[in-house]
Amino acid sequence: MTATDALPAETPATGDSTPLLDVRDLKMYFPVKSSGVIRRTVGHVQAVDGVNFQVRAGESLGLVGESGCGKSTTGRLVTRLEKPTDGSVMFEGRDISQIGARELKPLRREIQMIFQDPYGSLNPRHTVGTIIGTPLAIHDILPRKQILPRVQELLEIVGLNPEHYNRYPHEFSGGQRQRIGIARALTLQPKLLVADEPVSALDVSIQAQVINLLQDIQREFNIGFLFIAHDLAVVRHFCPEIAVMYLGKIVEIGERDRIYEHANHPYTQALLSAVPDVGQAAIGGRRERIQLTGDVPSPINPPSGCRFRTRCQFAQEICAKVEPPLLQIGARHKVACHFAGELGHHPAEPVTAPLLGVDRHGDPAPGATPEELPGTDSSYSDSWYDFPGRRIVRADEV
Ligand SMILES: Nc1ncnc2c1ncn2[C@@H]1O[C@H](COP(=O)(O)OP(=O)(O)OP(=O)(O)O)[C@@H](O)[C@H]1O
Repeated sequence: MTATDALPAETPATGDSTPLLDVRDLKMYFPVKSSGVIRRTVGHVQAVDGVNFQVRAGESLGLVGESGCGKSTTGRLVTRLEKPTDGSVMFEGRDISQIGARELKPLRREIQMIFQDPYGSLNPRHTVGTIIGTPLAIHDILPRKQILPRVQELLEIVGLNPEHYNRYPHEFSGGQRQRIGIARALTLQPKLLVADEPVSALDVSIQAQVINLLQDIQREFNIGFLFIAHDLAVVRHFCPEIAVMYLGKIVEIGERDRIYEHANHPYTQALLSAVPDVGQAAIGGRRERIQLTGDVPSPINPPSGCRFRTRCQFAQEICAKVEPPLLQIGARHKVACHFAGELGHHPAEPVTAPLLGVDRHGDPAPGATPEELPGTDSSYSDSWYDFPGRRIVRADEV
């Protein structure tokens, strides 16, 4: 057992306090319609397909994956810009996944979103003062004459000149516009911020400044963050916990050190190999970049079994037949792979087969019964699998 398996005191493994956000088995299937006059539903884009995670107050989870894997949709479901097909979004213990517009209005104060494109998300015809101040008026939070001082205070918090409240978005640089977007998101003092690629559109030199600003804000106001990014470099310094998504599913989730130094999923390993400043030890001492072959398959007709198998160098028969469960393999680390293992140490036999009651080919094993698997919901269990010994370790034994 490595030191990183030990439970940090401030992050309980089990839910002994209600998480700010608890996402359970979340699904979003967009209908695909036929062309012609009578537009029938001919299939579904499985954009998000059974996603589980939690965000605690003041903490941040990084959600990472290639374009089209369902990150933005997940963010839009959490903020309820979209209504999920199935599953629940528990915010402070209450399921908000299906509530209507009236109940959503007060919730808009608590959950805010920062978008990738700071220009597209700001109305060019409104002054910065109006953009930042309007939510205060809509939600009737402050008397009219207190709105301007509050707008100026927010501009100062995000590092802009408070006297520039009557300027228009086009008068600011890209980085400054993103600061305006952040000020607008802070206006209502949210408890949760969903930041969807907040720095991807910015110059590299500006990205660090905006990330530092978000980090300062998070600490100062104790805001929970769901930070969406397409690569592992951006979330590295911001998020103590990282989830890696592939084709609508989380394939690996865990504490930052577990993901960067002990990644067990071949997809995470491939993403990590593309991060320039990850130490060689973190990717098993290998220098070369792991090239992913082939394209991301269509989410309308995803591969059977493991969705990553069509691009995975370790895939075997079982991977096409049986979907690997997101199995807990450390105090705060889960992975969904039949051949889970650190780079260079992937097992020859599927580690999941005995747990799932199947043989090495993925066919039902005579007389075997599938095990009840700990930690397959949104929280971490106090017991997990310590491969390759397949021994369940309890937190109090560590
Ligand atoms: N409104 C919609 N109707 C139909 N399909 C959609 C809709 N929104 C998203 N999709 C599809 O769902 C899948 C996931 O999209 P999503 O934008 O969530 O991925 P992403 O990982 O955020 O990608 P990107 O980084 O490019 O935004 C994609 O195949 C996308 O085409």
